[in-house]
Amino acid sequence: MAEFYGTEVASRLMLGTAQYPSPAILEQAFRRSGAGIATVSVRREAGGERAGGAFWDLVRQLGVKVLPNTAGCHSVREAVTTAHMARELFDTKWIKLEVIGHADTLQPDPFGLVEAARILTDDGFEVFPYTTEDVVLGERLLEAGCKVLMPWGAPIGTGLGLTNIYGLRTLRAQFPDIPMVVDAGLGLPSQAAMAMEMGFDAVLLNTAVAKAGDPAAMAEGFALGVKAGRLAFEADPMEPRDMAAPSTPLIGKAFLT
Ligand SMILES: CC(=O)[C@@H](O)[C@H](O)COP(=O)(O)O
Repeated sequence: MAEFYGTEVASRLMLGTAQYPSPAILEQAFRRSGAGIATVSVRREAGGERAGGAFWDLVRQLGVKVLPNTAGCHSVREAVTTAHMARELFDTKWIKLEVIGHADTLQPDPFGLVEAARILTDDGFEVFPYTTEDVVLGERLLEAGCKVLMPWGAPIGTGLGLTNIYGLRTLRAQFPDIPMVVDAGLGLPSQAAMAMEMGFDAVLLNTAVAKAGDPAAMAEGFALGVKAGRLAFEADPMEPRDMAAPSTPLIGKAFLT
């Protein structure tokens, strides 16, 4: 079980709800993934033609915990206002905080992110900040009251996987007791498995499933990848070594003990 702000969730896979070909396919993808948390872009969904109930009802019917997000917000003010809308709509203190700082890379604005995180945690929100693998930024977010970090794997929507493995490993190692979710940029289940093998607590993704030829099958693929990676992490993997070593070193001795 993973735990975020005192809430235990059985599945370590979190899925986004955008860009699916149809509501039915979105629902199938969630069922097959077994995801326990759905993230929803409050600003985009509230502003589009789907505004007004039907989409929110669909999300509520999924029977998963909702993590509303501030996707599309480029300023502290927009993000804080959107978080307040989300709290009313979904009656939750949880908010995935995105403050985008760069239009091309969708890289978070580190300064705005920390400022918004502080305002929201002071106001009783439980903030899941979408951040980079930067250790100093991670530290500032924790000081601002965040109890979870969500470093990117790669820029949103790219499917590039874990582009800075060293940085992610360093962040994980610096704050071993903080729940961390790799969020964004994952394209394949093997990349999700790798994040889990590195000791991250969960992964969050959207595009790779929604844009797959068969989103439901891809959702199940990611669920299996996440399970495999977590099992491997818990199984205490062997240390890689440079020197070859025979797997059957002693004639007539099948076991070490
Ligand atoms: C849905 C959502 O919250 C995205 O902003 C998130 O970061 C997922 O990114 P990908 O679409 O790259 O998986």
